Amino acid sequence: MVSFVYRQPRIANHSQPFDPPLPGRNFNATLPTSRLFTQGNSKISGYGTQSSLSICTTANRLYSTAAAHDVQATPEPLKSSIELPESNADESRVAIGWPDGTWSRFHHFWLRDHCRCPHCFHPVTKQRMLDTFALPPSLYPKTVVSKPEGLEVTWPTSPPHVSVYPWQWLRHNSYDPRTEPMSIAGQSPPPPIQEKILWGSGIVRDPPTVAYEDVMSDDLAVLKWLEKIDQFGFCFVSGVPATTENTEKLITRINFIRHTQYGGFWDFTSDLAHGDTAYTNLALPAHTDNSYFTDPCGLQVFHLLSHERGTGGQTLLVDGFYAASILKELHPESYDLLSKILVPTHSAGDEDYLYRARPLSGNPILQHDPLNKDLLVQVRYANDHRSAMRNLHPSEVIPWYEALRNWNRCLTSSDSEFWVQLNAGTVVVVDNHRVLHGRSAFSGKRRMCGAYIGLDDWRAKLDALRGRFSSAGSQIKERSVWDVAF
Ligand SMILES: C[N+](C)(C)CCCC[C@H](N)C(=O)O
Ligand SMILES: O=C(O)CCC(=O)C(=O)O
Repeated sequence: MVSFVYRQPRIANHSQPFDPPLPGRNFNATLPTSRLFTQGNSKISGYGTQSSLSICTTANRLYSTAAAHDVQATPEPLKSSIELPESNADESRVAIGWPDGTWSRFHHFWLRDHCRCPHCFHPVTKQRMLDTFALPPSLYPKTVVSKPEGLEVTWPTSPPHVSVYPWQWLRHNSYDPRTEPMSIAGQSPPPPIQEKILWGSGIVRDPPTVAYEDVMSDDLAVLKWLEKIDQFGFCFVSGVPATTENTEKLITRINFIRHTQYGGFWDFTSDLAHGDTAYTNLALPAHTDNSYFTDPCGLQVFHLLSHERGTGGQTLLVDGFYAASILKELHPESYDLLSKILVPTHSAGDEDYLYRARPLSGNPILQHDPLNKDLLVQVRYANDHRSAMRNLHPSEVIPWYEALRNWNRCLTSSDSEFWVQLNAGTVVVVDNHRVLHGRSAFSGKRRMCGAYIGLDDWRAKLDALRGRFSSAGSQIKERSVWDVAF
């Protein structure tokens, strides 16, 4: 646990160059961690996720570009009480003194490489045009000036090359040290972090739901739909006409459908049309799909069109992040084992294919962010697609199976399981990297349709819509080259 050392904001005085802060300065931040709060008989915990919006179009609109002047020149009178960050340079880095008293340091080469003027960064394709490798490794700035619109750096080329880095972009991309969002020089930070809401069986009282007619006609409604999926890991869509055509049209409001060996849009029943138990009337325990693909699908969509002359076939949803948080609390050693032991997987029911996830050595059931190793980012689990566990160390066999039993207990507890009877007209969209699904056995003729959407394909849509709509819902016309999302 660390906490910010906060100093009273100072009016920046540009007349005196500032020495970058001494190394080892006491930087600390109280970072949000997971929170457990209860709602009725189920515990819900939330934890922060990162979301970001384009912000520098705001900066460009708010400020005209001040006349360039040398860092030693008499400072211009501040345009208002909004103070500017301090800036200074030494032989290898530029130091930025933020209004909250903290400092960031950026290497000269890093700054030059990240120039996004129209010559260095294509204004339409958002691709780097600059030849990074033509830059002299030891380049350094001629002048460094704090301007209302951002940090202005003039490079000693002929003619001089001028780069202007918006303050919010620098703050967001500060790597020495990494920083927390804050308002700077009139520029607002990216929107507050949207918490993921972990849920148990209590979600039955108020499951996330959107209306078909809204999402079919309004992109802002699609944004709200995808935000709910991002927040809860699933979302119902009510009022969907019970046809394959309307279901497919609904799905493509998010993005194109991902084709697999099962086809694109699927309309399936218990006829073993494919060599998989989904095409039977057997019960399916909680699992995520495509565990045998190197890249499991991002979303899975189900619409139960009909079920005649039979019973059963209820749908099971389990929040894998919630179940993992319980496992971590009750059996931390099991959580650690499932986070590191590699599980090889296969789909071998169709003679024409043999699918095995890469690397062939396997993937962990609980996958974490490589930078923030406490952040669970994916649950990849289908016990019936698990191949021979050929990579276990002999000493791991017993503890690993114990860990798997503990995991199964968390998944199958009455506190975790959300059973729902789907009906024609209600679609469910599931984040296949977080929420597990299953079904009870059934009899009779049952017809289910739906599709997969790729992880990058639904996330790309969500990020695009987040960038297009401000938090107040108004439309932002164009994506800035300074969007903090990339
Ligand atoms: C019918 N539908 C195409 C949705 C699924 C096909 C089989 C899913 C497989 N058991 C898995 O775990 O991925
Ligand atoms: O038939 C169902 O309700 C779900 C089948 C299933 O789990 C799947 O297709 O992945």
